[in-house]
This record gives sequence, C-alpha cells and structure tokens, in this order.
Amino acid sequence: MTLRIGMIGPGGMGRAHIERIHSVISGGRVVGVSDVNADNARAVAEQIGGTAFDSSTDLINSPDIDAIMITSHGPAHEPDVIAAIEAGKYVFCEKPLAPTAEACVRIMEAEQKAGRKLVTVGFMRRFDASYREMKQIIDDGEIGEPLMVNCAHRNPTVPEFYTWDMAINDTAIHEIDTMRWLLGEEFVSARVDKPKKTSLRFEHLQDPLVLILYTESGVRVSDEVFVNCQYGYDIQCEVVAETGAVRLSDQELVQRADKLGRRNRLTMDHNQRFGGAFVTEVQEWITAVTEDRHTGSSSWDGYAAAVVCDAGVQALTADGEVPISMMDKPALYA
Ligand SMILES: NC(=O)c1ccc[n+]([C@@H]2O[C@H](COP(=O)([O-])OP(=O)(O)OC[C@H]3O[C@@H](n4cnc5c(N)ncnc54)[C@H](O)[C@@H]3O)[C@@H](O)[C@H]2O)c1
Ligand SMILES: O[C@H]1[C@H](O)[C@@H](O)[C@H](O)[C@@H](O)[C@H]1O
Repeated sequence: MTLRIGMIGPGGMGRAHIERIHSVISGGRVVGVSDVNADNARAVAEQIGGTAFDSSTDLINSPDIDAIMITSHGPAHEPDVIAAIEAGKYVFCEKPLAPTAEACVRIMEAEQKAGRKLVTVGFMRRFDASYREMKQIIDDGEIGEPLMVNCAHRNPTVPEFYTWDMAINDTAIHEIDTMRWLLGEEFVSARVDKPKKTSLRFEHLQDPLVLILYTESGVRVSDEVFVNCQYGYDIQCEVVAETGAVRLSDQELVQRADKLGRRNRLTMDHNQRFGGAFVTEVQEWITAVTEDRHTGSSSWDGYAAAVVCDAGVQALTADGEVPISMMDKPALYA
C-alpha cells in the first residue's frame, strides 16, 4: 500500500520533504497540496502530478488523502493540526507545533478527545545517527551521569524577517527538544547571556546569544545561538559527564588533505547537515502510519518545547533566571 499524503504549505521545507519521499523513502507519495499562495500550490501539484486543493480543510477532509504533512509557517499550524485530528488522520507537523504553549495545549485537548496520539512533531535531530549514538552511550551508563552540555547552533545568515525572539523559538528550539530527549529530563529555568553583537547582522537582532537552561537534576545546558556566523551551518554538542565526555564529531562531508592541511568541507544548511535524519524521520513516520501507530515526538513534546521557548523569550528581556513550569503530563502521553 502507498500512503497518500496531503501537504499543507509546500515551501522550502515541504519541497525538500517531497523530494525525499519521492526519491529515497518508500511507502508514501505526496498526492495533494494546498497553500495560501494558490500559484505555489498549483506549481507543486503540477510537478508531482497531484491535486492542488483550494483550502487546507478540503485537503484534510478529502477521502483521497490518508495522512497530512504540515510544512506551513509555525503560526499557521494550529488550526490545521486540530482539523487533521478531528478528521482522525495522522499528521506530521514541522517544528514548532505551534508558537505558544497555550496553542499546544489546545492541540493536546483535541488529541485527548480523539483518544489516540495522531500528531508527530518534526524534531528531526532525534533521528540523527550521531545524536542517537551519544544517547546510547549516555543511556548505557558508559560515561556516568551527565553534568553539563555545551551546544552551539550556528547558521551562515538569516533573512531580515527573522525577529529577535526567533533565536529562541525558531532556532534554539532544536536544542531544547534534543536535550529533553537526550537527558530524559525537563528544564526548570532559563537565562539568556548577551555577548558583543556581530556587526554582520540586522540591527534588530541580538546575535550571538547564549541560552542557559537548568534541568530538574541540575544539569546545565548552554546553547550558543549565532545565526550570522557567515562560514557554515555548524552544530556542536558536547555532554560532559562524571567519568567521560561525548561530543558530536566534525560534520560528515568529505575531508580533504592537501598542502594547506587536512580539513572538512562544512555543511551550509539544515538539509545538508540533517539530510540523513530527515530521511529516517519521515521514513519512520510513513512506516508507522501505514501500520496505524504513532511515532516520533508527540504533541506533549511540542508543548514542552513551547513552554521552554516562552521562558527563553522572556529571559531575553528579564534580569537573571526565568522559572519554567509545566502542566502535569496527560495520561495519553505517559
Ligand atoms: N526541521 C528543520 O530543520 C526546519 C528547517 C526549515 C524550516 N522548518 C520549519 O518548516 C516550516 C516551513 O518553513 P519553510 O522554511 O519551508 O518556509 P517557507 O516560507 O519556505 O514555506 C512555507 C509555505 O507555507 C505557506 N503557508 C504559509 N501560511 C500558510 C497557511 N496558513 N496555509 C497554507 N500554507 C501556508 C507559504 O505560502 C509557503 O509556501 C516552519 O514551521 C519552519 O520552522 C523546519
Ligand atoms: O527554521 C530553521 C531551521 O529550523 C533550521 O534547522 C535552524 O538551523 C534555523 O535556525 C531555523 O531558522
């Protein structure tokens, strides 16, 4: 059986997912699209030989669509995720699940009403082979209890529409989710340190910044977010534990040796750096949906990330630590 996928918002991320689904991933095909930009929907539909739906509601409720992928902008996700749940269809939603914790709570309420987990949030780093190996080493107790984690999230540049809060809720959200998963704990406080700003940024941005988070057991996670570093898409992570340390190695593109020395070609964007993780993530989702089961990050994970992001955004203008508190986890997500 081929899973018939309907995609809402086939922009940059959506088209990259379509490319993967139609070339390297098995078991699914994007057969319908919708977009507020109707010309874009028509163009993508023509490319894939599928249907351009007039609205996301029509796409979600079509009997010719088995499952939904949402790759529109974050603020547009909530109504479409809820409509997919109400239609009883599995839905893969790109991060963020929704821009506020309150919106994520409404999504969890709809899912609890439906009585089953239908929503997967696109936190792809959980599917990256290097992060998975780090997690295995930690979970096997090979380096003892984690004490500190030092992360860096560097992008070459960002466009002018990228606002100051996006450093947290669009960029650091990846480390926020990955660290919850890697450490198996929730965060209890957030603080933001603001170093000297690069001159190579738009005036409205604090760039770089360092988000400092503490977990329930006291692990300190620092996340340097530097989105105009110019030179590459550079993702770093080192977990320092009681008897050892483990870190992501250099990015995996080729290493060249010549008279200038040995050096790696760096990745330049998320699709290059996390291409393998995206493939595994979407393949696992298609396989799971075909077998009528949930996989990947849940709405609870989307909610938890949003709560930490809200605190991180508050910390941008607060003095010192902002406490983080979450609602009790509903039984559906236990
Ligand atoms: N996992 C990752 O590393 C990663 C990387 C990039 C983007 N993303 C996420 O993917 C999503 C899309 O980002 P992008 O870079 O592809 O943006 P984009 O601007 O390239 O594409 C978004 C598309 O959604 C459409 N759209 C906007 N509002 C809509 C609505 N209400 N209904 C239907 N269509 C709508 C736009 O017209 C556009 O075609 C965002 O949530 C973003 O955070 C994730
Ligand atoms: O939406 C993108 C995406 O999530 C990338 O993975 C991240 O590196 C960028 O900072 C963000 O703007």
